[in-house]
Amino acid sequence: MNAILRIDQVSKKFGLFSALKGVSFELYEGETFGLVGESGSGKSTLANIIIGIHPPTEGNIFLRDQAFWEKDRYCYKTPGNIQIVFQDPQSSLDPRMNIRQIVTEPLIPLPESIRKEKSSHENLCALLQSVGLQEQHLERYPHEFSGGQRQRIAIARALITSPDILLLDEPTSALDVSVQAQVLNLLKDLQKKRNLTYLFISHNMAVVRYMSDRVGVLYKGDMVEIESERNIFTAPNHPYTKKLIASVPDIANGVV
Ligand SMILES: Nc1ncnc2c1ncn2[C@@H]1O[C@H](COP(=O)(O)OP(=O)(O)OP(=O)(O)O)[C@@H](O)[C@H]1O
Repeated sequence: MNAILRIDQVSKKFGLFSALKGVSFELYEGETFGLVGESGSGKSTLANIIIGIHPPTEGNIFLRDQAFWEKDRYCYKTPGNIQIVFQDPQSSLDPRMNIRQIVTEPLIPLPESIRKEKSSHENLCALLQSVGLQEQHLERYPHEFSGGQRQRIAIARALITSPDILLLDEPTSALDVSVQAQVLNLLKDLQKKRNLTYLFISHNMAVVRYMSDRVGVLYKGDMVEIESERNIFTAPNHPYTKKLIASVPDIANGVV
């Protein structure tokens, strides 16, 4: 399998506190890599480093074998290639912008010819349709939508640049259980159709099991185990992984 993203010995310090300690892993093209770990283990910090919100303190990042972060700078050779969907669509969508403005915002750093093509009415309608929304939604505002619809808007915004990689940071945690399943299935469907690679962050082990091909376990800033979904849930190695699995009764009993 081809590695599309390679994280190599990435560390992050906030002052004296080490949030990530030499984390290494690869994302393979078309897979879903589930990232789990207790609150404060460094999951969001890792996503924020990959998306460029926080530069790492040490380490390298390679995107398709080209340096993406090296030594002390991000090298965006293909802007928009990695996008992120955050947990809470309520706070991640600007209430003053309509859906057309929200969805086209990631195009701003791209060359004008691409911007023009991607923001055409036809393209926007097709994009909205692909996430289960409609043309007439383009001129509406976030408050006119349900939580699940807002997350669909956030997904459309992430897809507008035709990324290869989506970072999904607890994308369904703020949604009702019935809506969660719909959004997870939409993500699976979009992945197949667009050959997307996902880094899927969640506290919910059942959801991670449903979505992931491989799972990485972060514990206090260390990646303590990386295994196939099957091995993580049926034969965990690291004591912390065992504890995580055991804390979810249905998984421990083999029900989910
Ligand atoms: N900007 C920052 N300044 C200082 N400390 C930070 C900052 N961002 C994160 N941290 C600290 O880094 C550690 C890892 O935080 P992070 O948000 O990555 O954890 P997480 O695993 O995503 O947790 P959660 O599941 O609760 O979102 C935490 O102790 C957090 O307090």
